[in-house]
Amino acid sequence: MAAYTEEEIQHSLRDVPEWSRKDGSIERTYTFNEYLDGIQFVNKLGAIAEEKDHHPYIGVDYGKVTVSLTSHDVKGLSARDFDLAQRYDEAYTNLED
Ligand SMILES: C[C@H](O)[C@H](O)[C@H]1CNC2=NC(N)=NC(=O)C2=N1
Repeated sequence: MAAYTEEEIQHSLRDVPEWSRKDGSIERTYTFNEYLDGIQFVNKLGAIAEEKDHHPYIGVDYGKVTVSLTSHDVKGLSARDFDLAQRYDEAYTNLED
C-alpha cells in the first residue's frame, strides 16, 4: 500500500475532523473522567489494532488518551491510518454501550 499524497491526506482528514496532522502522523486526544476509563479504552484500541494489524502510538495521561497513527512501512500516512482513526472514533462514540 502506497503512502498517501498530500491531496489524499487532505481529503481523508475531512472524514476524521477531530484528528490533527502532526508531521508524518495524525493525532487525536480522547478525554475521560477517570484514569481507568482511559486505560480500558487503551485495551480496546489495542484489540482493534491487532484485528487490523496496524498499530498506534498511545500516550496515557490523567483523563486523556492520545493516539498517533502513521504507516512505518511506507514512511508516511496511508489508508490504514485513516481506517483505524475512524474505527477508534466509533469505539469512543460507542463507549456507553
Ligand atoms: C507484518 C505487519 O503487517 C507489519 O509489521 C505491520 C504491523 N503494524 C504496523 N503498524 C503501523 N503503524 N505501521 C506499520 O508499518 C505496521 N506494520
